[in-house]
Amino acid sequence: MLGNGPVIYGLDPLEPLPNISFGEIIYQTLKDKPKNQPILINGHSGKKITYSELLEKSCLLADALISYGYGPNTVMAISSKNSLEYYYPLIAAIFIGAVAAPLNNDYTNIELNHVLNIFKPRVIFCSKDLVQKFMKQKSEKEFIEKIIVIDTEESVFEGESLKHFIAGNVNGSMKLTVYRPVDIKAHPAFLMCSSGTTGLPKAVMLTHQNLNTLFMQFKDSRILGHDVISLCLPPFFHVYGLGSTLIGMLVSGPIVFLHHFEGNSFLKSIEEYKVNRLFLVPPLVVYLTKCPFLKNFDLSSITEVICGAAPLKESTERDIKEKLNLKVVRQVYGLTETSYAVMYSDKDGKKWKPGSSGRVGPYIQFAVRNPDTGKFLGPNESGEICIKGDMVMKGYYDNLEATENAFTDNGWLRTGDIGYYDEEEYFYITDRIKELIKYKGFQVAPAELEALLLTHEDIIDTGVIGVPDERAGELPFAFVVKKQNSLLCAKEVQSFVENNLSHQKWLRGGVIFVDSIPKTASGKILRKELRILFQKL
Ligand SMILES: Nc1ncnc2c1ncn2[C@@H]1O[C@H](COP(=O)(O)OP(=O)(O)OP(=O)(O)O)[C@@H](O)[C@H]1O
Ligand SMILES: O=C(O)[C@H]1CSC(c2nc3ccc(O)cc3s2)=N1
Ligand SMILES: [Mg+2]
Repeated sequence: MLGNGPVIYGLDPLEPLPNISFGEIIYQTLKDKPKNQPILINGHSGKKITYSELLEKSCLLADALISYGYGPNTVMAISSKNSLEYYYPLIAAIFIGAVAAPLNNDYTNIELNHVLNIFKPRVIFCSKDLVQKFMKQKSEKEFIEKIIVIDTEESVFEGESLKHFIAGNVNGSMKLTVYRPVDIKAHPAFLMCSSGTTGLPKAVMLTHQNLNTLFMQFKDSRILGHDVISLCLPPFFHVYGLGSTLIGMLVSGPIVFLHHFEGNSFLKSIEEYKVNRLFLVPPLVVYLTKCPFLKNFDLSSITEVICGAAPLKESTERDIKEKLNLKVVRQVYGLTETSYAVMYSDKDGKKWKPGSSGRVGPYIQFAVRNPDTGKFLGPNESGEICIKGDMVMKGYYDNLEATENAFTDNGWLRTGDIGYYDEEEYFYITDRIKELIKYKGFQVAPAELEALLLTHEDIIDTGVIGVPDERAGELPFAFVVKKQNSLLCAKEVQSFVENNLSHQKWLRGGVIFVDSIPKTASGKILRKELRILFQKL
């Protein structure tokens, strides 16, 4: 049936959105916190900063930036692994109405060149290990005026230290007035890069209103509890890491962070800081379910595991829940284009639906749309997930064409993800539209095939793509990682699918055994790389 389904509204907001800038929200919130309470803790080194340090240093830096003539709309890039100093330049930029652009510290020169040419930052804040990389970029790009090093008191090559920069403020310390834009719905606060799973990263523009809304979602106690200690592994340059830490610090409580995954620091930090909430990605949840050392650590403080960025298998969800004796494992779903997660599984776990990424959050609307006819669909009908609301980006930075393509005529963001909702408005994300295999007239979801293959006892991992075929259009093809010493052959894998799924989903393209499946660190299968691998066969 092709219905004309409804718009699914998020929970009724408890409060209206504030009509001040995001900078004012940060300022007011930090000012009212207990001064000497630690707010950000480096889980590797144990070093900490307090609420008052965060506010004072950010204000001093904001003052200094103004004295050098930077202000509203100046783009400032920030690049460093997760660190205690990360938020000084970021908050300072927001305070003065400038635009903060966090950049992936692992970008190759090609990716860096691509995003720098889009953002054209005048100032770059970076960690000392990245100074030389940015000096090279500065020598090629006129728009870069200054490189400031955030994690040392000495200057490094041409990179001036943060301390030196602040001390050079010719006006002395002024009394900072936090910038309030005329239109918080229009004024950008952040330029964020999408993960680049499907191509080069996209430059997403997030406004003060977008961030204010995220703040209000975190404040809504139906969505997230307060006064908790959280541990965050996702990188601060991505919306997931940024939102979890920046908004988490303001609303939830202290954040322990790590800048790379290492089992011992991870488990030790949970025990030492009595962490209640973990912000994770699927590979880390899998690690916890399989880790033989869990019993050596006291992890009883954990009450909540939040997992986003990529699909979490139902079996993993069950395993971790059991292993850590949790009421709930919370899948969250969102995009860089929606500022953070916009859909959350229930907080109390009373209605735990494995495999679901939950219900729509406040201030947000969802619809499932037939991408061909544009019709909105009803419960249990699959289509493109479309999102509207106060957390949806204004557009891609300096790219009207891409922005127009991203929205429907009625202003709905087309996520490119396929999914459906059940009668109780719980959503299930099944795949990405671009990754669907077109076999004859049928659409085959690689994720469905992968989920089945993973149930085979000899298969450790797998990735499925469509390979070109003259007659059928595309044929499903599987890359398979098998258990060591397994005698599994391609034919057996094909028969396994044939015995379990309808004929259009059969692996007619073939099966090949590989050592590993290329993935992002968050667990997204890089099908663009599988396609390249296939071409080389
Ligand atoms: N809980 C989840 N379950 C399944 N998929 C998820 C979940 N959360 C996020 N995703 C996936 O992540 C995407 C958003 O990720 P992000 O904005 O970081 O970049 P990307 O879409 O992976 O990369 P790019 O747009 O640059 O190709 C979503 O569109 C969705 O495909
Ligand atoms: O790929 C993404 O969409 C983003 C969202 S969060 C994320 C990562 N999170 C972690 C956490 C630990 C780690 O070792 C690597 C990553 S990448 N990547
Ligand atoms: Mg995307």
